[in-house]
Amino acid sequence: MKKVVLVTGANSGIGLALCAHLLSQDAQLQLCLACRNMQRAEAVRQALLVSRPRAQVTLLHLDVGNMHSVLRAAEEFKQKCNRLDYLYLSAGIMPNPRVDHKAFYKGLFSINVVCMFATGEGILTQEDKVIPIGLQEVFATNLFGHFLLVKELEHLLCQMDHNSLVIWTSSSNAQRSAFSLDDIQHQKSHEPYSSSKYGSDLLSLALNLICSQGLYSSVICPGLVMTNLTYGILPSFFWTLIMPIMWLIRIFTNTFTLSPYNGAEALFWLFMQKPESLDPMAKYHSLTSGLGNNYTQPHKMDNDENMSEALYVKLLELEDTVRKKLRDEDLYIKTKN
Ligand SMILES: NC(=O)C1=CN([C@@H]2O[C@H](COP(=O)(O)OP(=O)(O)OC[C@H]3O[C@@H](n4cnc5c(N)ncnc54)[C@H](OP(=O)(O)O)[C@@H]3O)[C@@H](O)[C@H]2O)C=CC1
Ligand SMILES: CC(C)=CCC[C@@H](C)[C@H]1CC[C@H]2C3=C(CC[C@]12C)[C@@]1(C)CCC(=O)C[C@@H]1CC3
Repeated sequence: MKKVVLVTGANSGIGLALCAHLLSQDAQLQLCLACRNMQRAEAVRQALLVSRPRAQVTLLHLDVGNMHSVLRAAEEFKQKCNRLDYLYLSAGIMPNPRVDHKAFYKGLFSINVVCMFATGEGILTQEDKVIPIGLQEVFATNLFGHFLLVKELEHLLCQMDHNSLVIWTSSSNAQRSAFSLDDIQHQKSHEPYSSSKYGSDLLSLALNLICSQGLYSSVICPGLVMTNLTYGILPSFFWTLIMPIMWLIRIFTNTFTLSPYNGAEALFWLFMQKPESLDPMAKYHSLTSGLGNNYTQPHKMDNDENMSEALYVKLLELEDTVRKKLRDEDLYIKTKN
């Protein structure tokens, strides 16, 4: 049976590297690239087909930060495909990132220096905004849009005859301290990225606890990877300049995976595993040794079942509110026309 794989954020960085890797491994695969920019997605599809001309690669228009788009994309996917084995949730944003230079220099001379380089903890903030539906943009894109997509595709994911796996691209920057159940959208502070990634860790655990038969969920951390996202933090010339330092840092922390191919290691490793053999409490890390060897290692996540179930309940409540808003909007547009 051909495996069906859906990847969000497939047109660049880690998502794209994963797609190329998957196709090189399994030519029988049915791969669906879910992207918001169809022109770029088509260019990527053509590029992937150059090395695998017979591969089955389709496109799905999906803006994961737009809930209308999520519902439409899920409907379109369900019409096209009657199964889904792997759902890779790789789309993500970190808008207006700022490095706290004072905290960075302080961290350089502290005992937590390795942790600072591995997680970016305490030195990175972002400026978030509210999108038209009334949600915080980072929360909507990195967490809620993906949650809604999983809910919409639940019937395809929960099958009796085979297991399927939802895979969240989380981060080492996912910190419990940045997340609050009273402020799941992170309206009140300046680490919405960290909060949304911690939320995805919790949600993955909740999916394993709550969801029906056949559906499994896992979380990965790609390490620090040079992509459009990181080039948004510091200018690309700066990253190029400090590249030798980064190679050096790799000797002390194997989390500096640096290339999208290395960063996608854990995503690909999960594709090779049986979903039921995975640990729901683990985050699977892509790691690269000082000598450049890639491997995947599970690390226990800093979360608990009660918190993850509480987040799940809050997301269900928000889902109701959002669906009602979308219905009202549709009604308004219909009566206007
Ligand atoms: N780079 C790093 O060091 C790390 C990255 N990550 C995570 O890895 C994932 C991939 O990021 P990375 O490859 O680094 O960065 P990129 O910016 O290269 O990739 C992000 C992808 O997400 C897509 N995307 C963003 N917003 C939306 C949206 N609203 N709807 C649909 N697609 C969207 C982008 O599409 P488009 O091209 O249209 O913008 C792009 O394909 C993210 O979730 C990120 O948080 C985690 C840890 C470290
Ligand atoms: C010498 C040198 C490498 C300087 C760069 C300092 C910081 C800008 C980086 C140190 C650790 C990095 C990091 C991230 C961004 C850039 C740093 C803070 C991430 C937060 C990027 C997105 C993620 O999801 C996790 C990364 C962890 C490490």
